[in-house]
Amino acid sequence: MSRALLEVDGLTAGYGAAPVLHDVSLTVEPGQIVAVLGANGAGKSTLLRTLSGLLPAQKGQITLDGQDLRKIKVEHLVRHGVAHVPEGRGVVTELTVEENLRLGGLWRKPQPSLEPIYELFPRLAERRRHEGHQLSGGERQMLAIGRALAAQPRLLLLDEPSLGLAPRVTAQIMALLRDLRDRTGLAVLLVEQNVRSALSIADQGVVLSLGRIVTRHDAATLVDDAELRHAYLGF
Ligand SMILES: Nc1ncnc2c1ncn2[C@@H]1O[C@H](COP(=O)(O)OP(=O)(O)OP(=O)(O)O)[C@@H](O)[C@H]1O
Repeated sequence: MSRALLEVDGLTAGYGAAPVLHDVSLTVEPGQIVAVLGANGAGKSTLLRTLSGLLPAQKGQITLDGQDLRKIKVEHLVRHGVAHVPEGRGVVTELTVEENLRLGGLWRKPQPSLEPIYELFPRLAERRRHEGHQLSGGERQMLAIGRALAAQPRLLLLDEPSLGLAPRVTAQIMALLRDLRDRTGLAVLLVEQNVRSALSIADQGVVLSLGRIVTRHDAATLVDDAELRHAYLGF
């Protein structure tokens, strides 16, 4: 087994005195997609927010390639290879597609070419001069992912990419993530309500319940084992 890219050990975090996440431990290896599953309010988005430095960890360790992420300022995390696409996407609607994409690679000198992103998302290439508010839901999701990829991350933290999207668009985004993992070794921590879709591309699945990891398995095992599915995924 290769060395983990992301190691989370004993993580406790939340919004006030009472934690939402309790003693969460998980690993993501280079080129691995790990799906974080669980009911509404289980703490999935809170986990991503804590890993991306938006929320402080109360306890525990977070390391990326052995480096302590808790010591790195949130605005510098992207330089260390972590990109977060939050739920709701965070596209700047007054800026064009191209300007949004440039924001992703802003800190890199020289500025990276956007052509690889346009090759991945031909739809964004066609709409490069359109402003964010003129895009469909699926195009905005592609733009949010494209902007994160423009930062050339090693780890993508992706929150609910299927939210509000037609099944066909969701399937396209999932296929794209799988392809990126296979071609570039990108690691992805994927929060997704659409369990079937997430497990169709994930290597591993972890299930959160009330802020604790209650089970973790290979994605194929979670899909194939009816008892596990009934117990933890409700289908
Ligand atoms: N900004 C906030 N301030 C205080 N509590 C919050 C905040 N955001 C979330 N919470 C609480 O933290 C808990 C976990 O929420 P979180 O959004 O992480 O769950 P989730 O698993 O991502 O759910 P969903 O699938 O509904 O997005 C919930 O009880 C929620 O009410």
